[in-house]
Amino acid sequence: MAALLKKPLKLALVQLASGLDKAANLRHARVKVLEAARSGASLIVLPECFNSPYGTQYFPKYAEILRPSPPTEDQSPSYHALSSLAVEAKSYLVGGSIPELDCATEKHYNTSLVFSPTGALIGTHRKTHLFDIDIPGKIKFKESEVLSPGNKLTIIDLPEYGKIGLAICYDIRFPESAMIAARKGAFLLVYPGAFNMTTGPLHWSLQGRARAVDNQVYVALCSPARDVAASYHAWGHSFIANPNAEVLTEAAEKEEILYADLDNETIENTRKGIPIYTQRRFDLYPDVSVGKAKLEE
Ligand SMILES: O=C(O)CCC(=O)C(=O)O
Repeated sequence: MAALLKKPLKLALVQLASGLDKAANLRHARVKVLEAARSGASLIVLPECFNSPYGTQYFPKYAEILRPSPPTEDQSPSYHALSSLAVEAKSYLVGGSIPELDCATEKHYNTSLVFSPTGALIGTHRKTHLFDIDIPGKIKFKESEVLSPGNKLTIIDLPEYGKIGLAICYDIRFPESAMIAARKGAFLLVYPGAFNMTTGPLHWSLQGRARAVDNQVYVALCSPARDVAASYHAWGHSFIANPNAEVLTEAAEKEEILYADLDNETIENTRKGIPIYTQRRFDLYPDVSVGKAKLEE
């Protein structure tokens, strides 16, 4: 089998503390991303809604125009900040997510932008499954009041390393997209996400580790730090799991940078030991990665 991860990779997750001031959030993200780069990370991930507080009331106010690409500095300060930051850090940068306004349709999206070390935009993901839940007495949230869902799954090629699957937060609850990315050769699934104080303790780690054990790939979940003064309290607890679903590193609720060294041998050894990749019974059920999966828009 060809290596899924062509050479070892140091991954960093920045569990960032963000506030109401977008420009300050971007400046703070820069400081933290550069710190991760100085520690040797060549792929750095920011959280969901890293440049704003999380909440439907904030999406339109913080939304930026991203298409047609590249946007002007006025249309998207975050696009430009992330692009130059990737160059400065000399690393791949998954820009968590930001609220996006599509001018042509007047629809809003929750969108992740990924840049290469040359500052080129190499991928975007619009959250495909919107966070609409209602657990009486605990939490009610309806992203679809403001946001529209993206219409594609996202796999991004980092030429020196290999492919990563990218999805956002609630997307993780739909194992099909993870399985499609893994079966199409991703070595890592990345989820910027902001679970909450109800579903965080219940499902955050379970979902991340499940996607790792199902697919025998590395999985990274990157949350904002918890801000108890904000209207939405993020669970935090960013973590990186290995292909055997062991947690390599995990944050608490405060701002922190996590690191892990990823290598191809660990993926191969996991798959050799528990060979589910050769034991699947596609005579009994369909392979979700062939046929209709929509990867391009
Ligand atoms: O799935 C959950 O429980 C939380 C999801 C979420 O917070 C989000 O999609 O932003």
